[in-house]
Amino acid sequence: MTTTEGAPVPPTADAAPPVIQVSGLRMSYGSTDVLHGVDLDVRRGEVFALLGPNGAGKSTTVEILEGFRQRSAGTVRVLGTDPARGGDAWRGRIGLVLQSWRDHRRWRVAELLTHFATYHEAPRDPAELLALVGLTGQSGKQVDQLSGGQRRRLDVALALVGRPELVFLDEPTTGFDPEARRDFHDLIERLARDEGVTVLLTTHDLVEAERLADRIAMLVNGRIRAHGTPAELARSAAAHAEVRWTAPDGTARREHTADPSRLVWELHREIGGPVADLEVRRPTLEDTYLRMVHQDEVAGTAAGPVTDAFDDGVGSETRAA
Ligand SMILES: Nc1ncnc2c1ncn2[C@@H]1O[C@H](COP(=O)(O)OP(=O)(O)OP(=O)(O)O)[C@@H](O)[C@H]1O
Repeated sequence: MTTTEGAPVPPTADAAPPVIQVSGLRMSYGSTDVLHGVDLDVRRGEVFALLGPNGAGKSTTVEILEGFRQRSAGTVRVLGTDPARGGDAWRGRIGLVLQSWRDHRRWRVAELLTHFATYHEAPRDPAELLALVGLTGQSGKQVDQLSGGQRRRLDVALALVGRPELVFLDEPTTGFDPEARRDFHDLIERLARDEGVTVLLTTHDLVEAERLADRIAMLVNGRIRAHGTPAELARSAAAHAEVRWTAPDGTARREHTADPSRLVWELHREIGGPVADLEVRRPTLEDTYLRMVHQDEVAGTAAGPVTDAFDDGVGSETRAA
């Protein structure tokens, strides 16, 4: 279920081709490599979260998928087309957040949405859409008078106005208050469940990814370090327990193991009695994610080798804590 560098995400069970297929995607800005061979498949009707810390390469990946950025290497298909060659018909099937609406600062919200609706053959009704994203109360407001969170809601409305099959949302809930965030999560769920819209979103927020996504890919330093359903990732993270104890010489000890009961039994036998300060802890997905991110920061592995996120630190050696 987890991947190591370059290992492809397993093919989808569906007969239909994935909506997004990415293989061996590499990207360099000048001499700096920021994507090191990313593989992804996103299925129709799926909410897929690309999760990673600042600078991981999420926006770069999305911009390449949207056709706004030229990749350095690799194969990319979005709705069966190479985004680098996507024409207007292809673009019309995709919902994305265009920054250009910010040039229309003096327009009123409903006016702007109605204007963008005219670019599409069968747009959503602007009033319904404003209700959907919770902006009905702001429909008469000038765009430059919206709060940050309200602007993000308008971003989402603009991305949806053309009834896209596939929506790209880059950090959509940045600046949202908790209620707006919950409304947004409900909206994404409805879109995917009721309308079969495929959603690819990026986030740094593990809780958001777990809550929303059918599948998550963790991108760290330009590499997919793990992927799977939230349940699969959580199970995999918890598969290796951390056992802590104090050795008879007073040293604090720590060991990671897939079989903590065996380790405790062995320790008990070795010591010939109760194990002092014994603690057995299963890591959560968040522990694993944070450790993975921290490790990359410490190692500065932008171009170096990586170990699999869920195997790292799991071994039989005993180390001083
Ligand atoms: N136009 C650019 N020119 C040079 N380097 C860039 C450019 N855009 C992004 N980068 C670099 O590429 C790396 C990945 O950036 P990217 O914006 O894709 O990350 P991200 O995961 O979206 O981060 P964040 O969560 O902070 O938005 C970063 O090191 C960034 O500094």
